[in-house]
Amino acid sequence: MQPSFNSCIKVAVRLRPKSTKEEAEKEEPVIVVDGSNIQLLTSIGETHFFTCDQCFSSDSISAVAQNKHQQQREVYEYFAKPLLSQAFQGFNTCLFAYGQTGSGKSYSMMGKIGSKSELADASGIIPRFCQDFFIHVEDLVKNYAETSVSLSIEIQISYFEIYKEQIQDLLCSTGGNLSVREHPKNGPYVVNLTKCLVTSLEEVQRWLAVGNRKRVVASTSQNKRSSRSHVIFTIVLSQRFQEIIDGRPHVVDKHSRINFIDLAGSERLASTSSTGVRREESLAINLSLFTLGKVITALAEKNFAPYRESVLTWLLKESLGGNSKTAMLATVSPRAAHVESTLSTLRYSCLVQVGSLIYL
Ligand SMILES: Nc1ncnc2c1ncn2[C@@H]1O[C@H](COP(=O)(O)OP(=O)(O)OP(=O)(O)O)[C@@H](O)[C@H]1O
Repeated sequence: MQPSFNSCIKVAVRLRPKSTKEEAEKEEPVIVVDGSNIQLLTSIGETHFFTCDQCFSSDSISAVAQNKHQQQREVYEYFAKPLLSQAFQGFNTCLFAYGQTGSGKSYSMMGKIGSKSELADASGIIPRFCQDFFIHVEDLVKNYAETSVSLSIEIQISYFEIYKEQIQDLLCSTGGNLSVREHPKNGPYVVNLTKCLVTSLEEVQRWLAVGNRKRVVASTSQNKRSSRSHVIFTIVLSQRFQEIIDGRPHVVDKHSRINFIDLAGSERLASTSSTGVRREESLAINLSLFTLGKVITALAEKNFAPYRESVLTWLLKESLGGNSKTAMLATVSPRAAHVESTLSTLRYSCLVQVGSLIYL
């Protein structure tokens, strides 16, 4: 069966640079990036070829330092910035980071948040997106102030993680094990999830810092849980355009959800051989990552999408289907020891892109 190309999903691959320690090891390269093509050499001498929409790589950490993390800006500009105008047009969007633990998902998504309203060079996609988001809001308000249309904008954010199919609120100190329900009109939602109304970048930065601190605490107390949970930061944008035409009010509403998802470490996808809590975690991750692939594939082929098979896809139902825009950043490590995980990340991401994951 010929897989159809899903033009709604954009896939980019980011090869993390070697750390200083890895550089000193002087390993033969196992992954070669050339434009949007990738060659991967496995330990048994097989070469695998992949093509995606765009690749980002820099040879070494010193090259990155010289560029003052310029690549963070490039990744954002190419990969996330186009979603900004789509969100203001009323599209729902999802941006995923997928890859094994330590391959650079959090560095790409969050990086380091700048002080006050300044962006640090190493800021990732989320803080850069939020900064441009508020610049866009300001411009829009200014532009409409000179017209007969009155514009009101409401922005809400939420931040939570899904760990073993259970939801933890990252913006509230209690907030454990929240449940999911489905509203007949608005779709699935998390019951009692904190939703913060925000009006400025500074407020978003403060809330992000609250959520990131809670992630670190949970991660330290539960042996690096970060790599075993999916983390979702959502912006809900509501725009109302009102105009009096022939003495009658005309109202146009645009609602959009922008989701940034830092997925659990993909190396868990195969490791169901562990026992106890680790086994439960691996099963939950397998279920959600595999269902995510199935849903994206089903949407590409206009088939029934099994959203409810995992909490992650159920909650993203309204954001993945319909006219939504999806982007996936596959992060990979340059190490020979990680080549099998890299192969599985590239297979997953590139096959999700062509909508053929189901035929694996
Ligand atoms: N593109 C990059 N440039 C410079 N440093 C990077 C890059 N990608 C990752 N790193 C560094 O590599 C380390 C691991 O990255 P990161 O924590 O983002 O991985 P991760 O995939 O999110 O891992 P986990 O799943 O455990 O959370 C960090 O020290 C990070 O600063």
